[in-house]
Amino acid sequence: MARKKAQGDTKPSAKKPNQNRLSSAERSALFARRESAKVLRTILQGDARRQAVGSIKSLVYSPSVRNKRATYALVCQTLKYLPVIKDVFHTANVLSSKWKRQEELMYIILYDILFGQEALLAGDAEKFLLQKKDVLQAALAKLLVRKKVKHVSDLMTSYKFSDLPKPRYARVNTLKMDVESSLFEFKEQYEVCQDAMVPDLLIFPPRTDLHDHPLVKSGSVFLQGKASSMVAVALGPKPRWEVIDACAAPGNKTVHLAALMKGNGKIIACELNKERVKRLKDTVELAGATSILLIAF
Ligand SMILES: C[S@@+](CC[C@H](N)C(=O)[O-])C[C@H]1O[C@@H](n2cnc3c(N)ncnc32)[C@H](O)[C@@H]1O
Repeated sequence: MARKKAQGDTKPSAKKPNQNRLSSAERSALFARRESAKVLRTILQGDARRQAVGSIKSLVYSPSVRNKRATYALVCQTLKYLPVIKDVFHTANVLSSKWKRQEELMYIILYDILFGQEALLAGDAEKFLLQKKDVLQAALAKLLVRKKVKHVSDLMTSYKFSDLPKPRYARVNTLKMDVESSLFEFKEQYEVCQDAMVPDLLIFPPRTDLHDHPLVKSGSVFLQGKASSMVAVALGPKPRWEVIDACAAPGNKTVHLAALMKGNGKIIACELNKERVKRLKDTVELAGATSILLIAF
């Protein structure tokens, strides 16, 4: 007796025709690239809107991402090479509007083609870019010539600093907490290390958002950049010194001075702008600094 055709029997290969024939390594790499593309889209959209969307780690560690390790590595590497990848696409001009709508996936795949593991490139989007591999490699070669460098590593440094993702910094307020304890707490959740030049400064990966972190809210840690944190360290004040901060609000350097002086001595903090005096007062209070004399003009 003839078997009754089940629905879909007539078109068994209409959906994802090649996936059954993929090895498990190829399938897992294919999924990792698509999951990476989703994470990358969230990050790049956040950057475009100047909105913090969470660290790469927190996005990758959401329950919907299956292959977390591969996805994390792929997103980080693609972001590292992104200025080169974008330039290669621009020069090669191979993307139709269909593929431009999936540009994050294109970035991820091109990273694998040019710098990663080309051996596991199965999938339609991958097939499309592999067909253009010669053009893409020629575009990379042109880029090296144009930038007058021999290697891709030199190419990376030739990009403007503003094109590259920057680390985030946070200064430990040693009036409230020591650096070792804060490192211990942050390490549970973030990749963090201590700055070599400013000892109470911590370095976090680009896009880490600590605004709502309890240590920030409590004033144990201040979100302060490296340049700003170097000022008080360069002065090197000792306990019992008297220091004038002539342009003080919002007060980040003022309270950093207080921490370096271990709360002893006097800091005369001057501020011209009445509205900003309030912010200065708030910063001083949050930091728990008691050695500061505010002078509002
Ligand atoms: C760039 S902000 C200072 C940032 C601050 N040092 C910090 O690290 O948080 C400059 C501040 O100096 C204040 N200011 C400018 N001229 C001033 C003056 N002649 N006397 C006192 N404050 C002044 C401004 O109102 C402004 O709040």
